[in-house]
Amino acid sequence: MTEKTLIKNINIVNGGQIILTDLLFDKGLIQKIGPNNDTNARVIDGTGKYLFPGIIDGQVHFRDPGLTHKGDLYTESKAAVAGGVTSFIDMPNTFPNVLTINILNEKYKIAAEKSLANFGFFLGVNGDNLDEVLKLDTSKLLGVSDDGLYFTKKGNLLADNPETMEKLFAHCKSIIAIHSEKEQIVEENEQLYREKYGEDVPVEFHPLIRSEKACYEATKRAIDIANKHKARLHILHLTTEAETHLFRNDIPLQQKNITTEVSVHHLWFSDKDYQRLGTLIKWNPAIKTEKDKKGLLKALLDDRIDIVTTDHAPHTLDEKQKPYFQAMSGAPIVQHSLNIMLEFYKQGLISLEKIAEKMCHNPAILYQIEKRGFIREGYFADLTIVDLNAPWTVAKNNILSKCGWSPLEGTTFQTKVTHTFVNGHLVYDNGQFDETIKGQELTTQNNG
Ligand SMILES: O=C1C[C@@H](C(=O)O)NC(=O)N1
Repeated sequence: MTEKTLIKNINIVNGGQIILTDLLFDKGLIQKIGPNNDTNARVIDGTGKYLFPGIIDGQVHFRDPGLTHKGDLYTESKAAVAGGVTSFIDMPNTFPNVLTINILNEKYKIAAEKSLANFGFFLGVNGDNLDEVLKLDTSKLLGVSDDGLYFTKKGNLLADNPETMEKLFAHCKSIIAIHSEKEQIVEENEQLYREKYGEDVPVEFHPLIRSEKACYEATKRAIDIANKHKARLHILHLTTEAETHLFRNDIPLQQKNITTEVSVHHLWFSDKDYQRLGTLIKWNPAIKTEKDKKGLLKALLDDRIDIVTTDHAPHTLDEKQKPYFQAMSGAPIVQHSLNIMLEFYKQGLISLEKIAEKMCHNPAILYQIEKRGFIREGYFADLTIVDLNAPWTVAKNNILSKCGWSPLEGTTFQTKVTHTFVNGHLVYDNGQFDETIKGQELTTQNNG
């Protein structure tokens, strides 16, 4: 049961402003924003705290089904909710890869049983299933993506195959979310470093192997093809300053055909951190230079970058602590994405309003998610309360991702998520969970 709830005296961060007032919700929906003294409601005192729309994370890898030794839809959604995330969109590189509608529907079923947050899934697309995908009514899909499929399907990737891209971009009616690195350039670079160092290439060379050129050329080509066909292209996890100049900020998000995102780790880490953290921060695309990190933040602030995601990608420590070529790429981070962005706020680098725009409003607009992403009467009560003055340190005993480690261990954040409501249900309350009610499938203007 969701309880009628009144949050009193809270700073509501929404729609480009911060307003100190009350908020009442009931039966999962926001009823009233404004001064309120409803005596039948459970009251939560928001004094001194900030209320955000629940975070919508547009890119996660929750590993379910098939890779559940790393994470599953229960454990990773729990970590997400503890971090203030109320909705997520999961990538297709689970096993079996999500290359058919049946497998996609199966994933929705598993999530309905296990996920504490609201969920949506990409249909995977590569050279193998392209014709099948194009037989579907793609306008009804939340999106199609090639992300992560390179782990299993080398040779049939979109990024290596302009003809496949041409055909997809010409006919697909949904968002096409692309992992943008030219594998051919990456493989040539790998060869060069292998000749010099053998199998144990120092991880410091990762950004030179998965290079700026590999990213830039792939992104430029994808944008050119998308423009030619007026396709709806979204470039996932941008990592270079060079690529940011390929995106526009002279039109509103609603009118853009080409959008992009940055993942929190590419804003937080730089190549300076490889020495300290080694393969723990091996991601694809790679963490790049300080200049890139600064350029990404700048592009986020001036709206060339539309949303912030995590690319949450848990692997076990065993899978990570290996020589360069064998160490898995990716790391868990969904629990800490809001903390990271709020740390930038604390450093004076971004406003709270901009954080809400990039983590809540814009993901809802970009994926056309209905009645979420904003604090509005009639919208779902997906809500996150944060205390901006409550320092805590990431440590093994407070990491919720199933893999049990984080590249952020030892990091002290100044801010803490205290409450997370999903569809009006208080799932996370100061370290305690209520797991009795599950999240819902995200509806969009297309499938709703
Ligand atoms: O795009 C991706 C996929 C992810 C994974 O592990 O699934 N790991 C990454 O580093 N990048």
